[in-house]
Amino acid sequence: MEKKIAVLPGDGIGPEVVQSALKVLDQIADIFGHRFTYETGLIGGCAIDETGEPLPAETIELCKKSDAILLGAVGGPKWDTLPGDKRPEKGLLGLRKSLQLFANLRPVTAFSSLAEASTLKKEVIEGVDLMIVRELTGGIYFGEPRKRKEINGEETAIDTLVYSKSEIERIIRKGFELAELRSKKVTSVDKANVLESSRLWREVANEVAKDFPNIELEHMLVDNAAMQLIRSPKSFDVVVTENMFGDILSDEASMLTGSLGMLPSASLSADGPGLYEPIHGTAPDIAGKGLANPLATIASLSMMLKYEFGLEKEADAIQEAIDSVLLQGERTSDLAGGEKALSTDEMTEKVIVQLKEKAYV
Ligand SMILES: NC(=O)C1=CN([C@@H]2O[C@H](COP(=O)(O)OP(=O)(O)OC[C@H]3O[C@@H](n4cnc5c(N)ncnc54)[C@H](O)[C@@H]3O)[C@@H](O)[C@H]2O)C=CC1
Ligand SMILES: CC(C)CC(=O)C(=O)O
Ligand SMILES: [Mg+2]
Repeated sequence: MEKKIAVLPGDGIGPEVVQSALKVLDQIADIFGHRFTYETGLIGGCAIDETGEPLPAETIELCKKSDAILLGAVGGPKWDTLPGDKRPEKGLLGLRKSLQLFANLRPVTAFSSLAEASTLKKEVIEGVDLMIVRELTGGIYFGEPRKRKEINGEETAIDTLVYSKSEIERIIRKGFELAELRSKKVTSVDKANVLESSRLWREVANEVAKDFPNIELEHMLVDNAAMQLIRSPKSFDVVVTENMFGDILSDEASMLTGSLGMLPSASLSADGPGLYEPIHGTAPDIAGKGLANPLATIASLSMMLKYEFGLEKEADAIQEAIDSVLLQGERTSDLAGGEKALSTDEMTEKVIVQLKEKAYV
């Protein structure tokens, strides 16, 4: 198979983990006889530095003409004082919107070998296997108006939370479709006791559920969901929720696996190329030190191979290599490796060695 991948490393640890992932992808290409070509684009802070814009038009063009997109992360202290519209994060939000990447899949799978790396009890996290399905192109991250305004003589900030019925319907449907292939349970998370948008969300979820009679639908308020994710994470299968709730709950859920550096994601549209990225940010505290855990980005590639190219065997090979490396006790410092912690490059090399060792046919 021959595929063209747009590579957007971004800022901070973004370029470090993306470089790792591409080494792994090269190995997959070698083993399975594929050809993946890469073209790099600018997004985020590095794009601002070079072009003055967080999302240059060429980057959008590059993504549109590619078969898939691999992204690191954007942002950092250097750009934190810029106005909202000019910030690096606006680049990523703009890309999600312009490619209509409305469905963000964030799988949370506990590795038994990492039970000790989590701050939670082993018996609570062992066997966790859930999927957060986060709406990615609506909600308070995009609603208008968003501005500063003087009200009653006082500086006031306004953000707006908007959802249309069709936006809700397509993401809820995605959640149900994924649940069909999993344990047949959907937890729809909202704040319907307070927010009008959540009341519409709940109505639509009930409507869509009628098309999936074999799937259990439960509604949960987001504050309770935050607690239940820690109390009994195994009670969840598919969690479908709006943009900001999903953003927050997925960082929380990452600790079920032991580290934020473990969670991959796929952002999908109805037709065009999908975007694959770790859920973490640019980690300015460790950027440039070779300490970043590359596994979330490497696992995002596995999602790309599966969801974008239908290469199940290749996707599984990456997952198995990650499993094996962790079983061998290899750890980056975020996974409590202490003195024995591996660097980003060393961890990448371990994954590659595992891929080479298995005889895939
Ligand atoms: N998708 C994206 O591009 C995202 C970008 N950001 C941006 O990243 C910047 C930093 O944000 P933070 O709130 O600090 O979140 P962050 O996710 O960058 O880091 C949070 C903590 O997790 C650690 N961490 C994250 N990824 C890691 C990895 N792969 N290996 C080891 N440790 C890792 C960091 O060292 C830090 O202690 C901000 O500018 C933010 O806007 C944040 C989240 C997502
Ligand atoms: C725009 C991003 C910085 C938002 C975020 O934290 C995420 O997508 O996980
Ligand atoms: Mg986030």
